[in-house]
Amino acid sequence: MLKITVIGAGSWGTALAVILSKAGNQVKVLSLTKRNLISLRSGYHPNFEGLLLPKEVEFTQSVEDSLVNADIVIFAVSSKYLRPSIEVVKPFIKESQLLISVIKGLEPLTLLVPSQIIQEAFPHNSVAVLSGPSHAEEVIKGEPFGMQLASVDLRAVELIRKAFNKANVYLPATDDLIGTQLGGALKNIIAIGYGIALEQGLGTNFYSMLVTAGMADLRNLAVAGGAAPETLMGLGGLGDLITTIGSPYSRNRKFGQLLGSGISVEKALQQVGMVVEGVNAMEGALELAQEKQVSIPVINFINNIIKKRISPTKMKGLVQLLKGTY
Ligand SMILES: NC(=O)C1=CN([C@@H]2O[C@H](COP(=O)(O)OP(=O)(O)OC[C@H]3O[C@@H](n4cnc5c(N)ncnc54)[C@H](O)[C@@H]3O)[C@@H](O)[C@H]2O)C=CC1
Ligand SMILES: O=C(CO)COP(=O)(O)O
Repeated sequence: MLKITVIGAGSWGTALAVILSKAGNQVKVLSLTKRNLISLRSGYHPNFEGLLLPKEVEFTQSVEDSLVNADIVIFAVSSKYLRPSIEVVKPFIKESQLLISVIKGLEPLTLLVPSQIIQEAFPHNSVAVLSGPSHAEEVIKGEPFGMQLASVDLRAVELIRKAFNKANVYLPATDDLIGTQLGGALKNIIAIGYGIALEQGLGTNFYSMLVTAGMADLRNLAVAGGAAPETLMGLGGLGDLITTIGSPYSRNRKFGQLLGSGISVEKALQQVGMVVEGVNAMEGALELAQEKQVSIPVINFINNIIKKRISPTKMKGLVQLLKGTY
């Protein structure tokens, strides 16, 4: 039995904690916000209505207590709060602990992905990544799924597979941490575009064109940022894009749909009520494209809609724009 601490009691941190606990591990969840611990401890999470959390998962706000005996520490906060969370936990992390990021983000200005930010803060720890098609709402119910496991440390790969051994999850491994995370961050932007198109009632032919051209942006940009092309065809890239555009649970797709219905960015974010990482990743994506001189017409188009330079009702104008890239 492994001792695992999940930092972040949002949807994803909680869902991972539940399946890891059911898989036979001792799991603690460290909540760094003013979440209602009493409610969580009685089994209720606001993002999982009608579901009772197993009492074996321990929710705490005590940083030291949560980390002191952990073999594995999973960072599951939203990308914006990674650095502040690191500052809080830093005094209590030991070099022997395996650190995992499940965060999908690309930091503006530094253009670092979450594992790089964690590795910088903890240079002597082994840092791994889990990313891929994994909506928390399905995972928490024990439905089967797969994630890309990225690490350069074979012992870490073994330990993570051991932790998840009794869970219903397939974990292929790669040493491409950058590609896995760029795939996860950029697919969210394409899913926003998909949501806008969906709300505009455009046909399946248009959706396929949008997603294929969006995937080309994702691939070109991620490869320029250091990804291996084959990573982007795996669970961390194409696989995650498929689930995010296809799922009614996707916050990015939902945000796009709200934007497509004419609601402002602020109101759409408010209505989604959970993190929309595609919005957070946009600045980093634009900066990376600028730095590497990569053409990303679909991502630019989606950005122009978010920034109100193009009306969502003009989504079909993407065809004309793509014709200009011949
Ligand atoms: N929900 C899902 O199905 C999946 C989410 N992810 C990724 O996991 C990450 C977290 O997403 P969710 O849990 O879904 O988001 P959420 O919106 O449900 O929760 C937000 C998370 O950020 C943390 N947070 C918010 N404010 C904070 C603050 N001031 N200080 C420290 N932490 C703070 C919360 O504790 C919570 O862990 C994101 O990067 C997301 O892309 C990855 C795979 C699946
Ligand atoms: O990354 C996810 C599933 O793999 C979650 O996507 P959303 O953040 O769009 O809900």
